[in-house]
Amino acid sequence: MTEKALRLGTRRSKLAMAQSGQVADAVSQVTGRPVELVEITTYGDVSREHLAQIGGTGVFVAALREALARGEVDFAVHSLKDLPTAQPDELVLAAIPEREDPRDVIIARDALKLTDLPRGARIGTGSPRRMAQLNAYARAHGTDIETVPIRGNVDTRIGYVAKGDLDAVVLAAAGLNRIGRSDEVTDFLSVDTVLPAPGQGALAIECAADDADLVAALAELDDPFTRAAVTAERSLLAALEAGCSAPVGALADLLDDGQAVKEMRLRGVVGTTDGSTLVQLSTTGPVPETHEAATALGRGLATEMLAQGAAGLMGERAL
Ligand SMILES: NCc1[nH]cc(CCC(=O)O)c1CC(=O)O
Repeated sequence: MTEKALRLGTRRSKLAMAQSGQVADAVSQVTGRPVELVEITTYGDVSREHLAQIGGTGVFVAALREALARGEVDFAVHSLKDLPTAQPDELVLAAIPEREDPRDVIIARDALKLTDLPRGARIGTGSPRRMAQLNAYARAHGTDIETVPIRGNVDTRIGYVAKGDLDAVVLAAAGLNRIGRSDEVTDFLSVDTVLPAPGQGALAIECAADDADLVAALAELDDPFTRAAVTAERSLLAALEAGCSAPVGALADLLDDGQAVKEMRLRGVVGTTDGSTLVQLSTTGPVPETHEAATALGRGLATEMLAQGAAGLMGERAL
């Protein structure tokens, strides 16, 4: 007799379905139980308002968490970069699997790379973080680009380039990989040019904190390094008192001396969306082995960034 299926709450978007499907297979393997997808429609999926005006991607997360709290589903998969930094007591991020490519990419007309984009090129992105860094890049190279706010799912965004409305769009490599469209990328942006969002490329598997058997089973899918890295990145974001739509980039990686991993480096950036001012700093420390150590790494860098005026660059939070 087969065991009762675990219910995985998921959004209906192609990206959400792709990542939920991949996690469902992995969870099924470690638990030996079938996993059934339960589609949850959120206000964010039906609203045509600009995402920032309805409170950012947090709206998607809230609906999944309500379904978890009501016991309608057993677990949910989130894109970590869309997850608010505050963690509800009754829920736990039981697994953070190994992160994939954290970089941002562009998909541009005529296979153009960032360096090829002509003066006045129109680049679609609704992300203040991407705007700030692309505009800073353009200023540093004496060129000039126009960032155009867009929203919609990944297919819609790519469509703006295909239709000729925009010269390029900026997207996350990880999302394109998951929906099988990474072959359309025309340039992978160096993290020295555009630092990704805290947690970008990583997923979080969340369930009720008191569901001990499930918490233990899901832990097998956890990657401790990814967890340490994204914990440091999200701690930086939280300490800057910034949300997921703030112009904040962060990326932690491991430094080795060719023989062994020596340290963790955490890079952070905050800027004005016009790119006129960026505060960019990095710090290194021993590879964090506890949640507290990872959090301290992020908090420490935030303190340095705030000392250099980071708070004043984040501007109006509402848009
Ligand atoms: N903002 C939406 C979003 N949330 C997560 C991803 C996919 C990448 C990831 O999981 O980090 C995307 C698409 C994108 O930014 O291109």
